[in-house]
Amino acid sequence: MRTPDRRTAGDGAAIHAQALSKAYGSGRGQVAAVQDVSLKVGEAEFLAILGPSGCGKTTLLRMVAGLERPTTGTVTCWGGPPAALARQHRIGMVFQDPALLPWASLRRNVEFVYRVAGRRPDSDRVEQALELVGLAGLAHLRPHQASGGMRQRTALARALVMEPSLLLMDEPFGALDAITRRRLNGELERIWSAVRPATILVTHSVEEAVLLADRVVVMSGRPATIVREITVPLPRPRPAPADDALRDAVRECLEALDG
Ligand SMILES: Nc1ncnc2c1ncn2[C@@H]1O[C@H](COP(=O)(O)OP(=O)(O)OP(=O)(O)O)[C@@H](O)[C@H]1O
Repeated sequence: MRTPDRRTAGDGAAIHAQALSKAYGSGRGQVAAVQDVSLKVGEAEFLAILGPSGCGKTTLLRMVAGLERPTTGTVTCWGGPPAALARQHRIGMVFQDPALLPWASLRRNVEFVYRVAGRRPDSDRVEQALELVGLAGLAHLRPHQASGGMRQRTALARALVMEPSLLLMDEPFGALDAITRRRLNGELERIWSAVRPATILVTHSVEEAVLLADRVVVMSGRPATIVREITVPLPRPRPAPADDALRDAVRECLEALDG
């Protein structure tokens, strides 16, 4: 896969959010979703954002993606606005709902991003992405013939096929059963280590955050502010969940969430 553009904001950060705030609506009906959040994500760094339900995590991710305009503050991606990165198709996104085209095979769903970008599908890269997520040999299936885990693998292949510099994931495994989720966490760790885009994962799962991320940002209740940043100083591939260092990191996240 492609080596990411080495250009940074000048301070080593690929993503740089400065004093981001977002309020929806106005007057007495105004909802403050995010308040004064500053964070950096390095190239090839995996950052997880943890926080209570409704605190503003998705809003923060959408501002980084350029899908939501901050009320105040700025975001830069490799020194430019997120929209510029999006126009170059260098942002891959995965959501809780894989939102696949129901009439198209899993392979065609992955190819579809090329059509959206006005490019001819690169069949080698499509096959590579399908292989990476463990769907080689199954990509002829339609979404209704695939399991929830296979549909989410397809969404991941679709996000990775154009070799993004930035991967944004919002509760990608939130709708899956515990066993499938655990298996896909392990798979994602392997896949991410092979590709290493700058990554932000929004999750409710402390274990998922600690297993996958280099650094975990714990948010407060709404409006979301940063309560604590926890570095996960573990080698990859990550040890089994029973490992003491992993358990310590989980405990630290839980303490931060409990305030
Ligand atoms: N487009 C919108 N218009 C008005 N309010 C919004 C909009 N999007 C989000 N909100 C509000 O902003 C707050 C934060 O929402 P957001 O989806 O960012 O939280 P979250 O932490 O991702 O939630 P969850 O963990 O439940 O997915 C919520 O109170 C939500 O109702």
